[in-house]
Amino acid sequence: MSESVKVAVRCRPMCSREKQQGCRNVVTIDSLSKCCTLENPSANGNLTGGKVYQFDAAFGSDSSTELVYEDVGSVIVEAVLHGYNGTVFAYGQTGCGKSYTMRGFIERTLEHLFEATSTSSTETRYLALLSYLEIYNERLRDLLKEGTGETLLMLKEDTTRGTYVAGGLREVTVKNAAECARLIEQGDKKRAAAATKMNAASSRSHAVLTLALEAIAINDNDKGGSNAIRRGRLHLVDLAGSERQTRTGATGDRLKEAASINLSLSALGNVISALAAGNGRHVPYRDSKLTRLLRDSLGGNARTLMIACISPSDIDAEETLSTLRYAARARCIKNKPIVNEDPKDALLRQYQLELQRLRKLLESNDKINDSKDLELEIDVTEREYNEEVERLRKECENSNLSAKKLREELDILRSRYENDNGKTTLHEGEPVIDELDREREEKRRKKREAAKQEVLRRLEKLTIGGEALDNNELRKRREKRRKRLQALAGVLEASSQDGGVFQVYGQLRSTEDALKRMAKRVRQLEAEAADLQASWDAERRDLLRRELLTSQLCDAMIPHLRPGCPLRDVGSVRASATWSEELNRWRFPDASSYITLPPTFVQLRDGMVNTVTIPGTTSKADLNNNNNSNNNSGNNGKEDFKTTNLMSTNEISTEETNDDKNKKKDTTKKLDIADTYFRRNRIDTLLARVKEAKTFEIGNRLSKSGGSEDTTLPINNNYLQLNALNLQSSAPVISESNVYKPSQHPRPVHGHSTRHAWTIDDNPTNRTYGSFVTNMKKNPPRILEALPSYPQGNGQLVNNPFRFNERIPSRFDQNDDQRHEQQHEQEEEEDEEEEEEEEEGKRREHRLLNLDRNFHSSNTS
Ligand SMILES: Nc1ncnc2c1ncn2[C@@H]1O[C@H](COP(=O)(O)OP(=O)(O)OP(=O)(O)O)[C@@H](O)[C@H]1O
Repeated sequence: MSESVKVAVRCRPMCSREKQQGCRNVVTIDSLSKCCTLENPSANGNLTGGKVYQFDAAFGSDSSTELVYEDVGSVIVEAVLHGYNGTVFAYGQTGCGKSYTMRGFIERTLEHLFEATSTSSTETRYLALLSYLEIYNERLRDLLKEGTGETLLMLKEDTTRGTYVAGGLREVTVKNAAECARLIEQGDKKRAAAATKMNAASSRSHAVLTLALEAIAINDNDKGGSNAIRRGRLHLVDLAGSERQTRTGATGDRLKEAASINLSLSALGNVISALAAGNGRHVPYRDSKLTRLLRDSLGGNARTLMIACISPSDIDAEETLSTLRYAARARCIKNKPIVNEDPKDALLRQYQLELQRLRKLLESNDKINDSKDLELEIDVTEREYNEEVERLRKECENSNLSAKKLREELDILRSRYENDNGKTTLHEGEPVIDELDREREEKRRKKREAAKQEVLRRLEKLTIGGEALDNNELRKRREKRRKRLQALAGVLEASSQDGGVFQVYGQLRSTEDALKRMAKRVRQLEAEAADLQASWDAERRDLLRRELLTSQLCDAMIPHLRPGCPLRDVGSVRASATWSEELNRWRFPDASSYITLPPTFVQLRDGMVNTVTIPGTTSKADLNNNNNSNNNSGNNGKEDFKTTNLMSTNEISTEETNDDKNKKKDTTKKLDIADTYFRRNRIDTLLARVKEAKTFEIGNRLSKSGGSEDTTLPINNNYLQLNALNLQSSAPVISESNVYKPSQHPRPVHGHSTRHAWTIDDNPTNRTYGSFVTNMKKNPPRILEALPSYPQGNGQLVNNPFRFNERIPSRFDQNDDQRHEQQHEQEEEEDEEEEEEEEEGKRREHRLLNLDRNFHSSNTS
């Protein structure tokens, strides 16, 4: 039947160092409910919530080792007395009381064991063998070995013996607790220990003390040696503690030891996790010597007790949590302990067989040859045999005879005796001896029998059992313990026999377990939900702050915008902004100016003509502004108007037009404001369309395409680079100092350019069109040349009568209905353009020509 690994938690008291540091207690032990609660010390030092773990037993700082042993340890030792394998191991971080606990356990275990054997019937003989080894830096070392040399110990596995140590581990036959204590003390002196910042006597190795106990009933001779032999084996393991270099301050050898310790402990943790998970998962026993040695104890043939040692202080909370987690997992490990009956390699089995054999020989030794030679031979054999036995006895009495050696000695003795005895045995059909001879033979036989009995007595002296039968006090104590354990076993047996009750109990347990698991899961999910909520809140706060920053930036920037700029009204821009899934960005309402077509004929008022002269350029009036296309240039009508005013104020020379001759003469050097203005808007319109995800194609063809931000297109073997950023700016302001010469073609630019402007001539003197919007120098778009309305030839602009101070109606000057209507028209127009791009280009050129012609004809008339 399988049973779980039993787990007890023990919390040590605060040490003086922790008290000095002002550490707080974060561990609460409830022995009744067997629960251990670890509080969670929050950053500000307050105790918040806590994790609760339930075990098979829980001991607080005021619990003595005696109590711990009686509650959970004695059951394991009692099981060993009955032939089970048992393991007790202490687990936990460095300095949390593992060695302290195990030392107390070893002491009480030895007392318990020898109390049991000494008060048992004399007819049951026990053979106790003690071995003590350590695993230091992944090497096995015999702590009971005499001398300085080191033997190479290896771990081997056997189907019948399980995992065992090969290579000559010393096993000492022990008879009492004092003898064991002496040997253990001897071994402890050899064990690696050193001071660290966290423990003045820190174990630097894992120590495994093994006590093998064989038991045999010797009263039943009739059965001819078939008495059952039971062999129990108890491992008492004091593990080295897990440690952090930063806290222990380990360097050099200590650091190397710590690495090895942590490695093997993590292997142990992995084994525990794999066993706890079950589902036939691979268990990595072979990852370390420790896990190989404990293979039977974890998931195998053993009754196992794990004592999770923890520290109460808040500075160790993290390690304590880890220990508790592993301990909780270990509870899920299932072992399959069985009584080890008649093990083939039991030493007592050999003794027993030997005794039976000798008895048989004595009994069958009735017919003996009476010849003198035979007598002599028998005497010699007997003497030799006695000498051997005497030597053997001495060695055994010294208690230092290893089991292996003893076995070998016995084999030799037995075979030699058999040979000698065979020679002296009389066979049937031999001459019958007379009466005298028979008497003599009887005497010899008695003598031999006495000698054999002596051998048996001496052999029996190696074993123990019944020595303290007359010690009433010891017997009472033993009886008390036995009864308590019997009662406990009885209760368990009764509950298991009562199938119905057991079944109901089992169902209740499984339901309770399921509920506990669900409650735990709920707590986990709640914690996760709280975490998520907190992170969302933080994110939301961050977003709100960013929004606030944006608003603040807007507020700060608005005063710097020109009066009339539609972007000043952030509220309405926000309200009318729409989200574009395609572009993955917000679309703002059209912020460009909306200017109606100028009259084909402008009546001059008071004969005033406002003109601007642009040296080196000529232009025809461009009245092609009736196409209210979507223009995201960022300039609006008002702004353009203002710009125009500005230009006229600063750069445009106004003249009285009284003198018609002068007027005519100057017409070639003057730029009509409306012409310039409209031309620019015309250009802006075209460029804005390009920006609306359209690219120019060769031959001034507009086509819809994804395009790249910078598009270079060849026009008349030159290249025009369009940049989305540039397209947002308005047409350049023309000044006298910065003159654009269409004949000067800019240097071709291939591929992407880092320039944020129109491609310009490298010659600084030719860098024209300094924009008032940006400091970036911008050359005029080459597309101007492609337009029929753009001045060709010597660049002289034609006078365009236009009232300078006449306000140009802007899109924003219109009422909402008008605006909406125009917007609607604009959209429709755009749709049409998409369908007939080529057609539209031609149509527009044609219209431009017409308008131009009309304008000129009206102007000249
Ligand atoms: N239950 C306890 N009651 C009183 N003192 C204790 C208790 N447990 C441990 N101590 C003390 O704490 C100190 C450290 O204990 P111990 O050496 O057993 O730790 P450890 O876990 O074996 O450490 P390491 O892994 O480094 O060997 C010792 O001085 C020990 O006396």
